[in-house]
Amino acid sequence: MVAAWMNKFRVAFAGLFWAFRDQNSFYVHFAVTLVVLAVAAWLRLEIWHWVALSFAIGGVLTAELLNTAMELLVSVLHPQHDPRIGRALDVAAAAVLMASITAIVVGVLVLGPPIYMHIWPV
Ligand SMILES: Nc1ncnc2c1ncn2[C@@H]1O[C@H](COP(=O)(O)OP(=O)(O)OP(=O)(O)O)[C@@H](O)[C@H]1O
Repeated sequence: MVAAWMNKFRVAFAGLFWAFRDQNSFYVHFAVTLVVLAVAAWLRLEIWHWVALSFAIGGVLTAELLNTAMELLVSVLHPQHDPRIGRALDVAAAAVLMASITAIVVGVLVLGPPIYMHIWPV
């Protein structure tokens, strides 16, 4: 039982490390995440700000991982060009886009006012 759960975590972390090492877009999202977290720590945000940022960041990274998994499956199961598969991959990419737009909105709403106050204190 414990060994089975350990194995679930092991394969999940293996997938995460692989995505980080081999996928440019995941790497870029991860780097942006580190910058956002550093700015958030510098601004000493309230807990609900951290909750909002965590949801936004988690949403983007999760969408990116699922999109990558779909691309990998297609590259093995159906590498030949097919418009319906192209549509499915486009929709998966759109999920990453939606999560990213949402994260940008959350980032601006959460980080914007405190950054503004730091630059132009009243
Ligand atoms: N087998 C296929 N049939 C039809 N269209 C495809 C196929 N494979 C890829 N495409 C098209 O190419 C686009 C990019 O797919 P691809 O798997 O190359 O992603 P990518 O550009 O490598 O993305 P990432 O940088 O996230 O890895 C898809 O959104 C789709 O429009």
